[in-house]
Amino acid sequence: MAKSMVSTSSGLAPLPTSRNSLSSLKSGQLAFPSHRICSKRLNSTGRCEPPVRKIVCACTAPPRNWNDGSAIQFNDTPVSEVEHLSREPEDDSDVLIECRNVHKSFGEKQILKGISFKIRHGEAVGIIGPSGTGKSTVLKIMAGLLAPDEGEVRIRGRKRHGLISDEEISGLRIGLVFQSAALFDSLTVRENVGFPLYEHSNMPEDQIAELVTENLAAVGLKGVEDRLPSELSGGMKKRVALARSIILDNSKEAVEPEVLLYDEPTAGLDPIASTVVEDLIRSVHLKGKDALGKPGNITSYVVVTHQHSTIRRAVDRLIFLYEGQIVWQGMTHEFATSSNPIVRQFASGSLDGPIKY
Ligand SMILES: Nc1ncnc2c1ncn2[C@@H]1O[C@H](COP(=O)(O)OP(=O)(O)OP(=O)(O)O)[C@@H](O)[C@H]1O
Repeated sequence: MAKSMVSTSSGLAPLPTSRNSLSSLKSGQLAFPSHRICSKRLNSTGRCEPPVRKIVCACTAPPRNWNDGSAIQFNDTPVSEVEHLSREPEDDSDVLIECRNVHKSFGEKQILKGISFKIRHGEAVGIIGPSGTGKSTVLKIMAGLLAPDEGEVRIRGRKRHGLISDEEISGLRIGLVFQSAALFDSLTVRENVGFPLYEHSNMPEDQIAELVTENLAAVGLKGVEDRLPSELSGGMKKRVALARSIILDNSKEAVEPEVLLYDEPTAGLDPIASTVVEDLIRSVHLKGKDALGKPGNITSYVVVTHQHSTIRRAVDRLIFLYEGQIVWQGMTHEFATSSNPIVRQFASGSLDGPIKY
C-alpha cells in the first residue's frame, strides 16, 4: 500500500491505493481485498471473495432541464463584450488543487487542450459544458486516477508526480463520487458506508458501526444499515454513497482537509430527489450543516453536472468546458448574464449557436 494521504476515501467507490488495484480500475474492474469485511464473507472454499465492481464513470445523461422552460433565464440587460467576471485572488496560500495547462488525449483524440484552474479552500465549484467535452476526465485527473499527458496537477502547491499510488504525503484527502452509485452489491449499507474505515483504519468495528449510523443520519437515512444496495431506490443509493464519502476516522488527532469531486451526482434523479442530494452536498460542506445540525467537514468540492437545479443550488463558482478548453469562468450568478455565445446557448438549451450536436 502506498502511504498516500490523497484520499482512498472516495465517495461512491473507494479509490485504489496500490498499483494492482489501480490497474484493475483502468481495466474497468475494481477489486478490493477487503479483509475486515471479508472475514464475514467466505466462499465455499473458505476463501475471501473480494467485492468486484464495474466502474462506470462516463456520463451520458442529457441535460434534464433543457428546453423544458426551466433553463436559466437571461435578463435583457446588454452585457459588454468584455465580461468583468470575479477576479482570481492574488494570494495562492489557500489553493488546494491546481491544474496547470493540463492536456489529455485518448488515442488520437485530444480531449483536454491545456486547461488551468484552481480550487481554493472553502469553494463549491461546478464544472459544466456539453457532453464529451472532458469534464469527467478532469475529475479523474484531479483525483489522481488519470495522469495528464502534459501540464501538471498541484496539490497544496506541490506538484503531483504520477497517479495517487505514487503520491507522497500531501495533507489533502481527495474523494471522487462516481456518477453511478458504485456501491458494492454484495455488501450491506453498513459495510459500504464503513468501507473506508474497515480498510484504512484501526477503529474497532462497533465504533465504525456507530459512525456509519451517524453518517447515514447526516444524509437523512435511518434504519437501512442491514439492507443491500438492491433494496434501495436510486436516490437512496446516492445518499448512501454520499455518507460513505464523508465518513472520517475521527480517532485520529489531525484530520486533513478533504476535497470531494462529484461526477453528476443528480443524474437520473427526479427533481425532488435531486434537490435532496443538492442540499446534502451543501450540508456536508464546511459552510453547511448536516441533517443532524452539525457543521459539514468537506473543505471544498467540485461538481460536474448538466442540471440547472444543481448549478443553482449546489455551487458558487462555475468553470465552463468546451472542446477541451475552459471558455468561461465566473460566479454562478454571472453565468446567467454572460455574453459568451457558447454559454448563452448552453444555458438556454437552444439548438442554434456555436455548439453543434
Ligand atoms: N478511458 C478512456 N478511453 C478512451 N476514451 C475516453 C476515455 N475516457 C473518456 N474518453 C473519451 O473522452 C471524451 C470525454 O469524456 P468525458 O467522460 O470526460 O466527457 P464529459 O464531458 O464528462 O461527458 P458527459 O457530459 O457526456 O459525461 C469522450 O469522447 C470519451 O469517449
